[in-house]
Amino acid sequence: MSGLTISNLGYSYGTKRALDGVTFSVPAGRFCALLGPNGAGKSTLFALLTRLFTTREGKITVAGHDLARAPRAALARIGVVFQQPTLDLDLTVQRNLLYFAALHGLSGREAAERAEAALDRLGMAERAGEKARALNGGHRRRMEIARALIHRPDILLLDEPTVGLDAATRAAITDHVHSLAAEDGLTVLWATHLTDEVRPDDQLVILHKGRVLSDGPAGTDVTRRFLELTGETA
Ligand SMILES: Nc1ncnc2c1ncn2[C@@H]1O[C@H](COP(=O)(O)OP(=O)(O)OP(=O)(O)O)[C@@H](O)[C@H]1O
Repeated sequence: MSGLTISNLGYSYGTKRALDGVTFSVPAGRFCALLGPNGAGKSTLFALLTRLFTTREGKITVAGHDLARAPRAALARIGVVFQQPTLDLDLTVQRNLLYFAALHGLSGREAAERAEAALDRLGMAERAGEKARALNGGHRRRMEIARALIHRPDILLLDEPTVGLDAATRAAITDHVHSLAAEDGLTVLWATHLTDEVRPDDQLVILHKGRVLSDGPAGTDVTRRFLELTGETA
């Protein structure tokens, strides 16, 4: 099983319960939208999935590896795009990719080939030598996505990856990541509070106040369903 399984996950900040009995699975090659308003617990869940935080409550399995028992094997199968941009703006586009490749133990020709392939795919090959600072917001985000995939993970986690982008760029990035699931078989967990980023064919998990309220095909009319379940607009 190369997907993601989350069972009965719980986490508290002191007395504040942030996640409670969170259970859902994302099958291999599926795009799963994790929809929740601010404070639903999405960032806490991502912190647990990437082992920034640990918990004794529940279990996470990544591509068949138990994250608590085999963290190195599990984390090697994950690529992450965090909410806050993390490119080094003073390094070139290519160096940003090579640096990340090195963190994953790739170097020399293999790393250079993967960086080149990633830039080709984004249509950015001619910008390899430019500083990341020269890129617009959309290109920076695409670079971060390419960088998260440089070690060829099975699962891509994105925490509100379109924050701060204009509507057209947001739509293009959302399309791009949907195509990574549909065409490349990548398993995607996409956290968002925006219903227009969810497609009818997606798996939709609605998280609210630390609990999963619904899990299934998104279908149409996500906004109405979200309002009915949570009493909030997204
Ligand atoms: N360090 C902390 N100490 C106490 N409570 C916290 C802390 N971090 C988060 N929380 C609370 O835990 C709950 C879940 O927060 P979390 O940041 O995971 O939600 P989120 O869905 O990612 O929201 P956002 O989009 O605003 O980041 C919220 O009620 C939040 O106020």
